[in-house]
Amino acid sequence: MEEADQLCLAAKSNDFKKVQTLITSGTDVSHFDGDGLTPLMHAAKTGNAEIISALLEAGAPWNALSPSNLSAGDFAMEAGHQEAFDLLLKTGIQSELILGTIARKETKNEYSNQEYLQDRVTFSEDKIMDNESKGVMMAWEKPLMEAHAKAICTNGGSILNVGFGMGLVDTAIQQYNPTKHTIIEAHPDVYKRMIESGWGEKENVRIVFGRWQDVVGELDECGYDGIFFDTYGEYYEDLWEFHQNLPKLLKADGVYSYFNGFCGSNAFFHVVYCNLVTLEIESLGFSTQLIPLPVKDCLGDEVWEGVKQKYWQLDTYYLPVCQFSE
Ligand SMILES: C[S@@+](CC[C@H](N)C(=O)[O-])C[C@H]1O[C@@H](n2cnc3c(N)ncnc32)[C@H](O)[C@@H]1O
Repeated sequence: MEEADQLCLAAKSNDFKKVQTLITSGTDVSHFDGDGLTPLMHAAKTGNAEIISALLEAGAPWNALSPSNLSAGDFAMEAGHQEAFDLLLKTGIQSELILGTIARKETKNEYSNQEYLQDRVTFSEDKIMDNESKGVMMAWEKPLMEAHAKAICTNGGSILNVGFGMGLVDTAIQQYNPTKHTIIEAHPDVYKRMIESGWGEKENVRIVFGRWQDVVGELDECGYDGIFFDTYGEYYEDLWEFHQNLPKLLKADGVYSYFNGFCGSNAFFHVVYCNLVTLEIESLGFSTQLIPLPVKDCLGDEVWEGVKQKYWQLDTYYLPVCQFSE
């Protein structure tokens, strides 16, 4: 048997000494065995924290995926191995924090969703799709958007929403009669549709057409009582950049929330990102509460008919409620 397969077997059978010997002799720690599993996945299944630490220290990839798209963290989570899970989570967060810092240092010539904003989108009753048939916004999210609106409208007052999409969150925000309701939207087709459907004529609504990055300076200097952020085709880095504006955009007792859709097809990666955003937002002076909402019932297979990517496959959605820390 090849050494790398022996390493998988040693991890599977809790043989720490053998794992150590094989690591010391330079065995490939990122090897996939005949079942498509890495030594780290085997260790996560058995929950052996000592072996997991040794493998991680030797450079085993925490984010490798099995043939059924599960990572070591998913295996630890499924089996309820808390210590193993915590170790993998810590590694995932650290590694993504480092990657994020590197990405922020790189100079970008263009922005993340330039192509999306220049291409046409198509509208139907239950979704908006981009020109690659990916769902920009889908009606199954309506209960989530209503819950976000409820959270950010807790104090009434002046509300800001970034990204109109199907107008689900904005329709829900209107139910709370905000004194002012500002909406930023960057896609020309979506903007046109907003105007055609009368959003520009609502007394308390101000529409700001453009990318939030370009128009953030035109916003209300007094700040907002509630803010929601949900764009499309942008990355974690863009959300991070938006968050840098929060301290000046949100009133002292205001409530901020964002669409928490990072890594919506993998439960463990999603937990990593929930923690990452919470940590980074904490460094800006905010505390975050994640409210679990079951979504399994809104998501039958028929929802995804004709849509290229199932961007959400998890049973629970964690709605973030962020406020300035006391
Ligand atoms: C997922 S949809 C928002 C859905 C919305 N929350 C709802 O309830 O229907 C994302 C929207 O953000 C817009 N968008 C994408 N990038 C943007 C940016 N940089 N600034 C402003 N809007 C942007 C997209 O055109 C799209 O309409």
